[in-house]
Amino acid sequence: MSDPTGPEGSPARGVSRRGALGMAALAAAGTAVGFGVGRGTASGSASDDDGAYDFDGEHQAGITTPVQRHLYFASLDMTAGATREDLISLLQEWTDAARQLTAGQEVGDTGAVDGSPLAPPDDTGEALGLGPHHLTVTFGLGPSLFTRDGDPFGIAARRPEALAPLPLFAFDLLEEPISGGDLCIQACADDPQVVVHAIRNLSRIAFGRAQVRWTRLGYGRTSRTSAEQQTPRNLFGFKDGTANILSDDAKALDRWVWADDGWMAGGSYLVARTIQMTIESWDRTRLEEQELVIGRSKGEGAPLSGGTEMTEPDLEMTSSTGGFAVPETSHVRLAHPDRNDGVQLLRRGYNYVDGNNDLGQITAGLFFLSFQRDPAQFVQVQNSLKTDALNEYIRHVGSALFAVPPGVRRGGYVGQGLFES
Ligand SMILES: C=CC1=C(C)c2cc3[nH]c(cc4nc(cc5[nH]c(cc1n2)c(C)c5CCC(=O)O)C(CCC(=O)O)=C4C)c(C)c3C=C
Ligand SMILES: [Fe+2]
Repeated sequence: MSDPTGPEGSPARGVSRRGALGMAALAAAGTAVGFGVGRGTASGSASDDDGAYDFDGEHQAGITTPVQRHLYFASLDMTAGATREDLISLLQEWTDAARQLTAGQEVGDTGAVDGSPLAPPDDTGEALGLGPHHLTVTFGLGPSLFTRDGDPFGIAARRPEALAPLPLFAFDLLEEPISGGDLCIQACADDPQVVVHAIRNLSRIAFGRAQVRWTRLGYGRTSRTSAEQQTPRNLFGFKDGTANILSDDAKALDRWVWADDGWMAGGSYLVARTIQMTIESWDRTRLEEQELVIGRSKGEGAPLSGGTEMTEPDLEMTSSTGGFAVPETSHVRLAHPDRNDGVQLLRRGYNYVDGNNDLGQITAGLFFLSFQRDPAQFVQVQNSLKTDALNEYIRHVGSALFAVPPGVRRGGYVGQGLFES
């Protein structure tokens, strides 16, 4: 199963090759072992952080999976001259490696230290001793993969209609080097070293066939996909993810998240937007103004129409000072399904910090990620945000769209349906 909250039960546990040997030895010695020890965990004891999700399943993991604490995201381009065979073999090798990584195993046949001393190790080694930490690895295919001159991958005719470049939106200040890409890998886990290790090893496998175009390191989640998860806060200090689609809402997932057409059936479309936040001007803004911009209270996260965090905003309620209690230009009002023909998104973004500029201002923001059955859903909401008061404090600098194929059956590889008629 790919999704721990899906119908197929609870999370699997990671077992490394060495862990498996260790378990066999313990079992032979009559010791009960109820969990995997992951990447040779030194103590052999398992904490909650050792939990693992299977890579194989109906849907790829990392969409409805409870949002982990850390993210490392990579966008890659196929190298000039790469062929259909290169693309297929890359997806096959990525699948094998992702199965190992998510199980807490070392990558390759000989891992980090068991290979020939005369050759570079299969695995880079920095995650030795760490458990899987709920790692998920989610792969996507960008529109440019299908529109390459000469169709070197033989897939132009298989491009889903929905996989067209996003339009340019009002206030977009997109930077080419941190936008687009032929392929993407989203690695999420509860340990930062585990996500970096995953992307590093998968990029290494791609060598000669694809190279990294841009990456984004997210250090803290800004959404929740499970009712059990506390709502986190974004860098403006507000609770983010309150009104998200949750993993137990099968009806909403079928209506708004899972694609149902052709080889993409059971997959989804991923929008990735790097949104810089002008932290310094926000921090000089009065609390009252901050709340009017968002449309919710900063402490509780309740809509300005009243109630508690989980109370639905009353968009008709007027305030004593005139106008709506949840203001006309507030973010929550404009993004609300009632203002968008009922459209919903599954948001799965992360906070990021990336150095500072010459004025000493922090380069930080929201790496906005949303999954939807059709990118038109994102387009609809983003167009509504044209009059968002939040626009004064944010700048969209990166943008990408990817088709995220359905989950992988045992023995198969990610994206396999694309190459079969
Ligand atoms: C196009 C989609 C969206 C972008 C881009 C976006 C950017 C963005 N959002 C926040 C902060 C908050 N967003 C909140 C709610 C919310 N945002 C979107 C969509 C986009 N946000 C939706 C669909 C919703 C839910 C609306 C609803 O149904 O009520 C909230 C409130 C808490 C919550 O429900 O999550 C906050 C806070 C920032 C800072 C930002 C860009 C940097
Ligand atoms: Fe938002």
